[in-house]
Amino acid sequence: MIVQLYRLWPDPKLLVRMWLLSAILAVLQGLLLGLLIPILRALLQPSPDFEAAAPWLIAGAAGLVVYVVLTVLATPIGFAASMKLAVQLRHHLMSHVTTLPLGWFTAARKGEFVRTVTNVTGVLSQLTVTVGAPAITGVLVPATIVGVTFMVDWRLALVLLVTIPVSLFALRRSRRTVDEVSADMEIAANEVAGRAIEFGQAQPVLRAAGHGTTGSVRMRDALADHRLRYRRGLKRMLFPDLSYSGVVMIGFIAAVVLGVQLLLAGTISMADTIALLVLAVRFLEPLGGMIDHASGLGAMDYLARRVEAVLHTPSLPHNPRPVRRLERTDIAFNDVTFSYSDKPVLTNVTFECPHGSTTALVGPSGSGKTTVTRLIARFFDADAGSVSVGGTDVRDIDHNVLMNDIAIVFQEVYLFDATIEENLRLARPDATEDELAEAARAARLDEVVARLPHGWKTRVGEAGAQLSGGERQRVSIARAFLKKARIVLIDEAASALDPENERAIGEAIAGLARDPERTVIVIAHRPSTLAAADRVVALDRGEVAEVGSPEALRKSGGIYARLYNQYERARSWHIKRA
Ligand SMILES: Nc1ncnc2c1ncn2[C@@H]1O[C@H](COP(=O)(O)OP(=O)(O)OP(=O)(O)O)[C@@H](O)[C@H]1O
Repeated sequence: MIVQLYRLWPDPKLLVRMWLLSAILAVLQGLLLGLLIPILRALLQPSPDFEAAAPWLIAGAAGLVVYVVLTVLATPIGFAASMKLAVQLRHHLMSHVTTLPLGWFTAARKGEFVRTVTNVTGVLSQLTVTVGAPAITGVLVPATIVGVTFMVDWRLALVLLVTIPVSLFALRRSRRTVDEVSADMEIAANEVAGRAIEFGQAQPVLRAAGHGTTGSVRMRDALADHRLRYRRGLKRMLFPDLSYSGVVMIGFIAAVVLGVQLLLAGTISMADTIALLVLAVRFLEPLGGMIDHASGLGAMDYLARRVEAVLHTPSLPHNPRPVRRLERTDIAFNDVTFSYSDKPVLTNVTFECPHGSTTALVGPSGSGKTTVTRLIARFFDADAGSVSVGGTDVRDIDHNVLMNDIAIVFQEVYLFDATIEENLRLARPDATEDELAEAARAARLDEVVARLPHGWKTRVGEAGAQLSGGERQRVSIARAFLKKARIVLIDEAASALDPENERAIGEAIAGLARDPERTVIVIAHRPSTLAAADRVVALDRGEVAEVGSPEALRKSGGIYARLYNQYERARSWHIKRA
């Protein structure tokens, strides 16, 4: 468990310091108890020898002061450490997930990840201190007492020594049972929760059927099952708990019986017997108390495994000596094949987008257009073939360099619940006011800001709900301008926007494309965007069907021409309706 936790933290110094403090306290406690031996030997005789006891008494008093001070300090130190440990672990998790392929972020994993980052890391860090410290005490105090006992009588020490591994073995068994029972109870609890939600949602139907108050059969069954598993769990836990306590108690009784025998045989003195009895009691206490921490230790193990599951997910492979500078930003797909899990999406895709050009990606829904842009931004890696930027395989480019050069304008733009300025600054936190204004002007975002009640300081609401889809896309385009990204990947809105947004976004995209140093790939749905592109790549069922200039492809009467006419018809229909 110690090794498991040590490996979770990227910089486990704080963790080690915490454990070291607990270990020092435990050993100190054992040694202080050990001082009883010379003290009692000096004092428990017909004429007590105070002179001989004095140095031990002084050492004991000094040790006690240190012990009390450290114990008082340990609580606030432990509290602060558990907060810091949680922050460190959260950062570690966050930085790891940024290196994972986007395919990892399924809906279920996103939920689990949120719970791991918030709740799991917090509880685990807290337990590392609140259960970790007593667990260390529970082992090290008895171990130190065994060491001290060896100095008096090796036979007694041996009895105590054997008790430690046997009891820890029993504790391990008890923990395993607790884990199994907890898992069983969690299944039952989840079932009850699920049925309760269903029961709530099904109220209208149940009432209509006259079962509104009696409840559904499924709910009753779930509750009965929960009760059954709970009772069964309690029964299962009883024996391992008793066996652990039994082992500790047998060890204690054996030590007492042996101590009395040694006293009667005259092998050890009365003073030593009394001291050893006190030591045996103190040996028993922390070791016996470990059972109270069994569930805490089990929880730590379970939570640590949940954090490990995220941290052990392999990152996208990276080149140890990546390219850190891109001279050009031409993009090339060379015989690229790609599948999402087992679903083939792109097959032998080959095309080029010259530096500074604008390429329109077209194709029926599901043909793989978005996937092409994801491979450029390295959200995923190609299964075969290569995607290169500036003549270098994206796998060999430093991830930050690649991301600094790329801006992505998604169809559905996600904004943070912050001001519009903060959302824009995400692209470049140190941008000046002038740069912000210039980017906003270029993306026609300035008109939106002028209309907002608090201008730049207007909060956009959760996920940007205060803005329309077109306005959110303008924020995203402004980010691309502000970032001065040399590669811009745009997924143009497929659904019709209002005329004002449509015109503004069209002009903004044209503005992005005008820069001769910028390479733009746009998944285009508007005829004017298609017509303005330098070249078109048409995909069909994951393969490149056509490549050429917009005029040439329109004349050839293929996929592009068909889609162009379709978009034209949809647009004129929309305009007529408007
Ligand atoms: N994360 C994913 N996991 C599994 N399959 C996916 C994933 N993303 C896309 N797909 C599937 O891959 C295929 C290509 O999707 P892609 O989004 O690249 O197509 P598209 O041409 O952009 O479609 P659209 O125009 O409808 O957005 C589709 O069948 C889609 O269902």
